[in-house]
Amino acid sequence: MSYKAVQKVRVKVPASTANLGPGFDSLGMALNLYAWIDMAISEQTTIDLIGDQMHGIPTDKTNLIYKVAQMVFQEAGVSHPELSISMYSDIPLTRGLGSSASAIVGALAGANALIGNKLTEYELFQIASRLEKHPDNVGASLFGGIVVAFWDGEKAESIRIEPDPNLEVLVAIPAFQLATEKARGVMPKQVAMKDAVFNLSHSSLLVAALITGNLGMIRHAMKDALHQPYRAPLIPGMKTLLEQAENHGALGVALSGAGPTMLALVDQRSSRKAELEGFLKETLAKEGIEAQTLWLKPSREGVTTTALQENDGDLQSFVDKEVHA
Ligand SMILES: Nc1ncnc2c1ncn2[C@@H]1O[C@H](COP(=O)(O)OP(=O)(O)O)[C@@H](O)[C@H]1O
Ligand SMILES: N[C@@H](CCOP(=O)(O)O)C(=O)O
Repeated sequence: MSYKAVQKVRVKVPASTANLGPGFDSLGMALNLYAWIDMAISEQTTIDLIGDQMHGIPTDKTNLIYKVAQMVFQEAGVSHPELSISMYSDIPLTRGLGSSASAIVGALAGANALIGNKLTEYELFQIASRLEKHPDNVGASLFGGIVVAFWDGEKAESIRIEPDPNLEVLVAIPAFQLATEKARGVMPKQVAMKDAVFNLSHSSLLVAALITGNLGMIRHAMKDALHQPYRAPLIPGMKTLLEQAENHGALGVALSGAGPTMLALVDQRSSRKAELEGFLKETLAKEGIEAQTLWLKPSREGVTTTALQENDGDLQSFVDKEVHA
């Protein structure tokens, strides 16, 4: 990490999948699907959103990235009210792949780089968890890999796990959006002790399986009684996928974050990948849901920043040359 203030910074931040089934609000995994943000201190604020993913995102000072950057400056005791911001993202909005967390983490890292990284990663994690109100997505986007974390309303703590090299991730992204707020709203305020114990034991077992590389245990561990049963009515086909995807080659299956994306963990050596992908797509199609499938890997790296020089190209040309190359 550089401690020298830079004029202009390019941030690369991964998407994330939260919960991994039983680890509600406590497990997250960074994915190799990315957003990029260019940020510079400027004379007048401009916000440029590149690509098709960003419909409806404001381009004035109400923009989340602008507001989060200002929080960093405030926390560090500096003032930079005008910023030039560009953003491009391959992370679909409001689908359960952590777009809001990636925007928050990207803005925190970018603004911090502009002021010579006055805040530590731990401090950024505190701000990010406070903003998201759960640490799973932001922890994964910040630190990369698999993150086990809590946020108790005041502070967040986490430990990063290195993902098993054979772990691959298949996501089925439905064509409709589901706001996290709405998917949290359908959950009960209180749960039965047996459901709490069910999740404690399954989540602990899942973490142990991920640490030890016991991929065969994932099918037993990746079960949830706290949030998926309540969210299933919001995603037609989800119940069938949860019950049957393991019979079609998945190591385990879960709702990605608050949905509607469905996620299957897969051993990359599996010979049944095409069968599994077909099963996910067909199950959702039977319910009238068009879904895009993507094969992803865990992103070992969390957010990264690169100082830009005067003559470096803008984000649009970077995206054209490097991202879509
Ligand atoms: N780059 C961005 N700039 C500003 N706001 C964003 C950005 N990315 C996401 N958001 C906000 O986050 C919302 C989606 O967050 P959420 O419902 O938690 O879904 P998810 O994080 O799973 O994509 C968007 O509707 C938008 O308000
Ligand atoms: N633990 C949260 C995760 C929300 O993730 P998102 O990617 O859907 O924002 C929850 O399950 O509500």
